[in-house]
Amino acid sequence: MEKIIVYGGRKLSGEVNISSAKNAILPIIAGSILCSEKCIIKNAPMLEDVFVICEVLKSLNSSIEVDELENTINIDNCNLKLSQPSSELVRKMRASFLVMGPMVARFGEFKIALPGGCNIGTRPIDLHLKGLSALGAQVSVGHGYVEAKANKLKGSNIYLDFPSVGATENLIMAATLAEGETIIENAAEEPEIVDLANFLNSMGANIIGAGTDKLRIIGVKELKSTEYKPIYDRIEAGTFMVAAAITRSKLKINNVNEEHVKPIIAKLTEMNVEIDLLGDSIVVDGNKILNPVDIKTMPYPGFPTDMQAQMMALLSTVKGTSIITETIFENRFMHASELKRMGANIKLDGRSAVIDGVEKLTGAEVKATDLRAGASLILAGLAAEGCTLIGDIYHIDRGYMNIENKFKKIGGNIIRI
Ligand SMILES: CC(=O)N[C@H]1[C@@H](OP(=O)(O)OP(=O)(O)OC[C@H]2O[C@@H](n3ccc(=O)[nH]c3=O)[C@H](O)[C@@H]2O)O[C@H](CO)[C@@H](O)[C@@H]1O
Ligand SMILES: C=C(OP(=O)(O)O)C(=O)O
Repeated sequence: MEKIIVYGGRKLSGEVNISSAKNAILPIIAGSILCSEKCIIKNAPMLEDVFVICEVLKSLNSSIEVDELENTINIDNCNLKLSQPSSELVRKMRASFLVMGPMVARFGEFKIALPGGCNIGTRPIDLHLKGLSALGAQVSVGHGYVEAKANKLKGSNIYLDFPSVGATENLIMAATLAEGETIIENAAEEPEIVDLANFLNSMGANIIGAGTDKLRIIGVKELKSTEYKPIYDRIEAGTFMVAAAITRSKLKINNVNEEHVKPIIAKLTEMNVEIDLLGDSIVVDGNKILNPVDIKTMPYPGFPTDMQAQMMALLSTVKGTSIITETIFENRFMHASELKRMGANIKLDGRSAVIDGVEKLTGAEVKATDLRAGASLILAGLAAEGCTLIGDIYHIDRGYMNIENKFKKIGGNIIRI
């Protein structure tokens, strides 16, 4: 089993380039199912999750070539077949379930293993299923599988009880080839939803309103081939912004869309981190006396839950008391006990974490309990005195491309063993 070792206590400096977004490319690859022609995805991040979704499509007879040197994925779904991806593969990643909407839209039926929960929460799929039923599918769940059948999906009005990112994506894709018009209200507004809509529209879909809470999708008969470059990863950008702050260093972070990281900029600025915007780059200077802050995670444009763990690591190093409230996932504080091994002073009370900043963190042997928890431990390790040994780093590889090399280039003493 690979591990990451971080020797902490060094300042970082220089520039880092952000990759394309995991959470954008996964639904985009699933969305390619709607098209029987070729799709080329440029600047694709080479991540474990990307390889898994490609395997899911291959198991449906998609012809996919991943060019790791050129960061390009060539997808040809002209011979796609109605088949069932192995449950082992599907369970590896929540986002596998995103193939459900496009498969039903294209083949009129599909059966797939339940994606299962994961350690940040139970993560049900009821909103995806209610939406598919509203589009005319007969949905049944049993013995660990979900099956949806519809001769032809029909446009409908859908109101989501919660602006779920995945449900919004699945339903956009299902509605794209449905007959007539679909309205999705209380839709998720995340930048990755806009990117999926732009990708599908580039193939001839008719999706209006992405990025707002009301989407209008006018079904089309078929989609044409496209070449597409997904948006940059706002969570990877946020992680490096926090890296500058936690090591009290100055970093230039390239490939950042300011609009997408506004809630992170707002919180770091409130903490007294200095942030300068330079077009597609952002300069973050954390070499200041930082203030504690309170954070509440919310759907976009609120503060992203995917940045909560990294902020907890940072706040652990800031004198005073900060409170983090996690409103999206009911079990997303597992990094707290790992950070505590490094000397952090964190008390959990239901959905809130009270963090009292300590003078210094110290290196320890810890485990990545999920993807962003793993990132928070690398950040804490960079700031800590001594050596931090991080296990279960496969979680980190799901969503960060070349993480140790990116940190090495900016002066981080971090190795993979
Ligand atoms: C691949 C991807 O893009 N993952 C992101 C996506 O996950 P994902 O799409 O799974 O997140 P959702 O927005 O769907 O989930 C948010 C909340 O809604 C609940 N829920 C969701 C669907 C449903 O049918 N029923 C239900 O109750 C979930 O349990 C959770 O408590 O958005 C999350 C919230 O921004 C991010 O943390 C994930 O990084
Ligand atoms: C929770 C995350 O991803 P996923 O939804 O794929 O588990 C994440 O990217 O932080």
